[in-house]
Amino acid sequence: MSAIEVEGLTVRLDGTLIVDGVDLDVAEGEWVTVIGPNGAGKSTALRAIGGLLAFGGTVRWHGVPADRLSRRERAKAVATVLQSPVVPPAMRVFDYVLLGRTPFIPPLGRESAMDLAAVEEVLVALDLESFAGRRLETLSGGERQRVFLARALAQGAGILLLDEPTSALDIGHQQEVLELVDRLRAERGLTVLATMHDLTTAGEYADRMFLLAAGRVAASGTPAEVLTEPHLAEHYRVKVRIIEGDRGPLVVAVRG
Ligand SMILES: Nc1ncnc2c1ncn2[C@@H]1O[C@H](COP(=O)(O)OP(=O)(O)OP(=O)(O)O)[C@@H](O)[C@H]1O
Repeated sequence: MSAIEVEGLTVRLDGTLIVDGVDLDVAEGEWVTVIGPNGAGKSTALRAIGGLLAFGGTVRWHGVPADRLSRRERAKAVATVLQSPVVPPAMRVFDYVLLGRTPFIPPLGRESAMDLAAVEEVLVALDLESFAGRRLETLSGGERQRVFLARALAQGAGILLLDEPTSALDIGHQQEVLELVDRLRAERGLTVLATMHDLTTAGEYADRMFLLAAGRVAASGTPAEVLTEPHLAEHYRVKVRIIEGDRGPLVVAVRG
């Protein structure tokens, strides 16, 4: 069964058509990555799929149309990590990650020992324990990006939507974060839909990819099928060389 089914997704922002009839599906436990040049509509499509933007077409999570679920049901089904989330001022890392547990806390109730344990667990997994008491605005960009992911993981949803989850991370933390998500996928059957710019890394982790260009799907398939010299030349206007790597195609931009 598909965890995510998207049919004819259309998004207009201030009257401009940004996402133009996208069909996409992600199987339970699958990792799908959307790539595409700047402005292609990747973030917009992801936000619509996450139920954070008004859209035309159909989005189903585990077979249920997204707009039929209550806020609480949505939060239990899907966790989204945006590129630049709005952060409450002066909030400490622990409390911010605890916000991920909001759907599990009864109205007017308090967090349980299980909620606190879930927060502790992700802080350890993401190498963030020593930051627990720090205010978010005092963290570096990469540290903050890991905190945003921590909040989404603490939410414990089965579907994880990640918009450029590693753009601010150094190469070590990049691998650490992606390996953690991949491990959770293997252990908990997490379904991942991500957008990424680093094409080699995108291809290493994705089962399938969608190449978006001007709001439409220009190519889809396995990383080897999507990451081809003609596709990248046409849509990124760049000359690349594709080298066969152990874990997928290595994409190298070449001059001229
Ligand atoms: N309110 C708006 N009105 C008109 N156009 C908008 C509006 N908001 C965003 N856009 C445009 O929508 C397009 C798609 O933006 P989006 O952020 O989805 O692209 P993206 O593929 O994620 O790009 P990037 O790789 O640069 O993050 C961009 O050209 C952007 O300028």
